[in-house]
Amino acid sequence: MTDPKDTLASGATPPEARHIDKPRIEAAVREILMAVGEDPDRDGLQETPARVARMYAEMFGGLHMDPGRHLHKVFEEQYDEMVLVRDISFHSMCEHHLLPFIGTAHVGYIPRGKVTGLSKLARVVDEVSRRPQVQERMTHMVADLVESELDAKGVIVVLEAEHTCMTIRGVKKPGAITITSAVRGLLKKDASSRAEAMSLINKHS
Ligand SMILES: Nc1nc2c(ncn2[C@@H]2O[C@H](COP(=O)(O)OP(=O)(O)OP(=O)(O)O)[C@@H](O)[C@H]2O)c(=O)[nH]1
Ligand SMILES: [Zn+2]
Repeated sequence: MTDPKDTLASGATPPEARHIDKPRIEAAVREILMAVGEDPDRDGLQETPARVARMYAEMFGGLHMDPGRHLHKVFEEQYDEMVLVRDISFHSMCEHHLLPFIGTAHVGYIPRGKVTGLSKLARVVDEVSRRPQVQERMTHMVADLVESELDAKGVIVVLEAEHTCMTIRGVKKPGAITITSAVRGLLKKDASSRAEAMSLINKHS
């Protein structure tokens, strides 16, 4: 039976819920609870496996989506300077520990006769983040999508994030920030354009 919480206001099932095997996640979470010495049938934990399954469907749902589709709608525009959306907040899950890494993305590109809606760059970041990830791959994926879907002359993507697997466990270094970048096309070839992009990214008002 479909869980009512998996149904959109429109009555439709969200796309990720169709692809993610939630009963299997529930069984696995129950196993984990027993493995750590908990009683999965005690009051507070009874609904936990189903909750965690819904959470993973939300956080990993991007695996079953094509983030490039957000860039299919474009506007013809003779603007050939850089367009940069800075400080796009994101959160993803590190694939090594399945713990969140949380930060901001900066996405810039130099158009070639067509531009995309600004929100679409943030939608791409969101969807690419909704899967088990490493920050480097996420950075490359966003850059590759913007370059190929928009046929952009140049692309720059910078991600800054705090990895909770480094802050709440293991080496325990709260405040350590990982910065990754990917540059494509003109921004890779031309140091002065790249420097301009970096100065815009680093400009804090
Ligand atoms: N390159 C990269 N490493 C990551 C990312 N997220 C987490 N990691 C690292 O993945 C590594 C996994 O290392 P392992 O030695 O296999 O695992 P571990 O014993 O849990 O390592 P510690 O975190 O050092 O305790 C750790 O160094 C993490 O900091 C990421 O996005 N990119
Ligand atoms: Zn990790």
